[in-house]
Parts: sequence; structure tokens; C-alpha cells
Amino acid sequence: MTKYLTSEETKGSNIGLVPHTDKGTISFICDNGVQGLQLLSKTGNWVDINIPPNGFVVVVGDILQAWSNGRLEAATHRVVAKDEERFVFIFFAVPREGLIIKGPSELVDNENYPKRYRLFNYDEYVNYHHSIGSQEAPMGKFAGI
Ligand SMILES: O=C(O)CCC(=O)C(=O)O
Ligand SMILES: [Fe+2]
Repeated sequence: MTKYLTSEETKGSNIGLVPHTDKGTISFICDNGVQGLQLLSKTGNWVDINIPPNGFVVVVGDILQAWSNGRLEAATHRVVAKDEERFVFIFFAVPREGLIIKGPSELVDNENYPKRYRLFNYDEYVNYHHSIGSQEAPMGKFAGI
């Protein structure tokens, strides 16, 4: 459960959570109806995501991008601060420690989807992510072929 500061409490900045991709496989997000999640579109615009009441939004993370050989893309997202308190509940699905991430050969097609990522150990990716300390999507740099 996360509680975001209101725009008054963030003192000038309207950013509740900086742009990032989730580092695991998939995330499920629901909130208390105070919307604030935004997704970066392919054209570089921030788009408001309205999480439906009693529903949730599914976000693809870095690992699923690699695992699917890039057929699914990790979504860059951020949260903007609102006048009202925003609470979210998120379920982050992550691989177990030490899992080898290797895209299945069925998802490699030399014409449209040539192999995009090398095989790697999930722990290696976690360490890499911590070492670069960046919020940017680093999967291509880390394991791109
Ligand atoms: O608050 C949200 O809607 C998203 C939070 C989020 O992206 C995260 O915690 O990784
Ligand atoms: Fe996130």
C-alpha cells in the first residue's frame, strides 16, 4: 500500500513518483479513486490512466519485456500529485531469486521478431539496476543483443 503526498505537501513539484518502468514481470494497480497514474505514449506524451472503480490496471515490467522477446513492452509510467490523498495497492509479480530469464524460442521469428535479449539471471538484473541507480528502462542496455 502506498500513500502519496498531496500536491500541497509536495511543495511546488507535482510529481508523486518519477518516471520509471517496473523491474519485475507484471504489476496490478488499484487506487482509491484519486487518479494520478500517467503513461508515456510512443509519441512522447503523458497520458492519464483512469483506473476503473473496483478494477485494476496491469503494467508490463522489464522482465516480461525480455521474456517475451520484446513482444510485450515495459510501460514507462509516473504518478502526478493531486489535491486529495491518493492511496494505491499494488501487486508486483517478480521472478524468484536466481531465475534464469530466457525467452522461449516460439517467440523468436527471424523476420519480425529476431532474438532481442540474451539469457540472464534475474539477480544479475537486480544488481545492475541498483548499480546504475537510474529509473530509465535499462533492459536494452543490460541484455539487448
Ligand atoms: O501509484 C501508481 O498508480 C503507480 C505506482 C508505481 O508505478 C510503482 O509503485 O511502481
Ligand atoms: Fe511503477
